[in-house]
Amino acid sequence: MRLDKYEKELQIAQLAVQRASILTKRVFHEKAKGTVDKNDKSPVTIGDFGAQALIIAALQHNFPDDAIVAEEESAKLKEDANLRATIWDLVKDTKLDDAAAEELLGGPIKDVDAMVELIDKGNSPGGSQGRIWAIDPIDGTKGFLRGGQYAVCLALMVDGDVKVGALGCPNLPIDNDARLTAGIGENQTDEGHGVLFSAVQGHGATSRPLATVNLDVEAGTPISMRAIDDLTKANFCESVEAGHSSHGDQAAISQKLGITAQSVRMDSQAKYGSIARGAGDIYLRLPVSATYQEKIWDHAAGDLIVRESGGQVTDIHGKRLDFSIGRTLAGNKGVVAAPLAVHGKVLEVVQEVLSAKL
Ligand SMILES: Nc1ncnc2c1ncn2[C@@H]1O[C@H](COP(=O)(O)O)[C@@H](OP(=O)(O)O)[C@H]1O
Ligand SMILES: [Mg+2]
Ligand SMILES: [Mg+2]
Ligand SMILES: [Mg+2]
Repeated sequence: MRLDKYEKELQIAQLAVQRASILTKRVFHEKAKGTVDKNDKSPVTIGDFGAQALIIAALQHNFPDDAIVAEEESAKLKEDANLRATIWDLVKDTKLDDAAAEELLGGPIKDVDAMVELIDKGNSPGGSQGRIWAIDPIDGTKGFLRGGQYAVCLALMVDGDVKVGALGCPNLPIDNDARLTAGIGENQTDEGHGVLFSAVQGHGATSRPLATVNLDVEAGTPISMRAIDDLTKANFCESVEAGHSSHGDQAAISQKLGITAQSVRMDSQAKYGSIARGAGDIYLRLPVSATYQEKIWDHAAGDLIVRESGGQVTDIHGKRLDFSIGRTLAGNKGVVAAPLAVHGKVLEVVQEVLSAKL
């Protein structure tokens, strides 16, 4: 992708996601070895806070005036000295294997107090004005614990519009032609896995192996959604967690579309990346609750990456996702993502199935 704008933003976003992914992988493997508490919640907490601190440090170093909307806040850390120390232990020596790249991100965080302070820099209310970064340090926390899919997510919005997106997916196969996959499993190795997706508005989307060194910002492999005219041959993906989207409604829609393949369940925005590179075709996220508001950090990067790959992303009413309202997608309900040419047809069936609820 040749860039006239947002080159520096993309470079920093990709490097920041790479560095944070090094930390999340360390946490996962150290959990497996038993050196990080096996207690269900703590590895996620450690990974979430650590990755968020590292990403915010990189953004603050490069774009000190930009606002940041990040998922986590440090209250829990402030009252738990042990947790703070465990996280600092990992954060302080997580770096890229390239001094110049590490320098670009501002180098290591000074000390544990600076780390806690950085985490809280992600407390912007969001909105429709100016430059705002959205961070999900680990999306798919449930997947992360199982060795399933998860994603380190970062996007830049300008005046409410997503301009740059980067998604690190450590457990997706590097191979763009690999089938949809649920993850690497609890005890497998990372061999052959780890993808970095990115996109800049108007410039397409790319994938590349998730690495630990510097990168040429224009050198990713362009990706595109699969051209599909026969929807019965489509592959669709959905959340693993039934509490996050309605498996029942999604099955009914899939059946109505005549889709014969079994849905692939995977956690996180790895779903957006997977359909963007044609490993799947459709991503449905139909609401289970009337009141839940989707969070902007769960969708910003993926929305841009899919649309820059030839896809369309709307909610169940056919409205584009609106990132300009605040920390949540308060103006939207659910997500329907599909190749542009068939999105209208998919949406029609979504609305038929949901008609009782709309
Ligand atoms: N009731 C609900 N409906 C939809 N999404 C929900 C939800 N409760 C939690 N989530 C979000 O679902 C995300 C995971 O999505 P998926 O199911 O596609 O893996 C979570 O991100 P985190 O894992 O970052 O907390 C969380 O923000
Ligand atoms: Mg999330
Ligand atoms: Mg998260
Ligand atoms: Mg969460």
